[in-house]
Amino acid sequence: MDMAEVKFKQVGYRYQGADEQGTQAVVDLSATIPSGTTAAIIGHTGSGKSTLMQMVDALILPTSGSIRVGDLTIDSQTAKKDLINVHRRVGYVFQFPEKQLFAPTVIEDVAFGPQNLGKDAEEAKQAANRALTALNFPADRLQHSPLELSGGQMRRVALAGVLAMEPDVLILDEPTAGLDPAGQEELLTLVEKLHQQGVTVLMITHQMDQVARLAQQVLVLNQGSLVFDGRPADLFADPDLLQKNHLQAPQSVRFAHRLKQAGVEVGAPLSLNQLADRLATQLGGADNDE
Ligand SMILES: Nc1ncnc2c1ncn2[C@@H]1O[C@H](COP(=O)(O)OP(=O)(O)OP(=O)(O)O)[C@@H](O)[C@H]1O
Repeated sequence: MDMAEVKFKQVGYRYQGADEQGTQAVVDLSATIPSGTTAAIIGHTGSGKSTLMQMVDALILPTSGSIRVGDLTIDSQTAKKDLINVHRRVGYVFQFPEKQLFAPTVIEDVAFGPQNLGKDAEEAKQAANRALTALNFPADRLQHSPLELSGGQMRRVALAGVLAMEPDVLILDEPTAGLDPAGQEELLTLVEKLHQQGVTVLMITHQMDQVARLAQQVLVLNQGSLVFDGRPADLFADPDLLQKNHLQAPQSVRFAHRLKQAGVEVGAPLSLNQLADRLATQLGGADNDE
């Protein structure tokens, strides 16, 4: 795993439209995501989240400013031949990625990415096997058609296809959308595992509980501009900022607030697990007092 900081320097993106002006989807955005950070990218619909993330993988090039990914630079002048270097380092998991599964078998589908990046067939298959194993994908289904699998399994195959390319930076666009609770939990646990392995994760999400649980840094976009860059706890402690950006604090934070109003102080938990731990400590403490 190589270190890969992601640094945005006055990044802008304008879509060419039918009218002369086009749409300025990202406006003069500067921020640094340190290597190994899990960062949540949030904001109302149309705020520019996917446009920003597509630039990190050089799927589209900034129309102004630049992005550094490790030692690579992405700007309006980045040459086509250099794009492969970016795609090698950055993995992009689109929304509902299982829609793009196409190969006749699971193993071939997952091996496609690494092979495309220049690995020979055998190496690509090994990388595919490692990724599928890491995702606890059942070994007896490697030769199945991806289309015969359950929704959660298909999602894992699609993810494995990106992980098999061993990216230093992983972009996830609403990774739990449409999954049942067990599938969602599996995915969130995977993100935690990738974080432990040192992968830089950029995750678009509308789920504040996920931000609270997984992210060390959160970027809030509003009409293409960065309006907050900091720790989730600081965002959730700012009701005005939340309201202005059509956001809500996660359940855990709202619940802790209600408890406080009722006279029970549990500090400022970020996740439901933390809240449960602190309540247990408090209740345990109350028992001991008796
Ligand atoms: N291909 C395109 N051509 C023209 N305008 C576009 C294109 N894609 C996005 N836009 C516009 O750019 C702005 C930002 O869109 P973007 O998809 O990046 O937002 P988003 O925050 O990811 O939204 P969502 O949460 O709905 O996915 C919007 O005004 C959108 O209408």
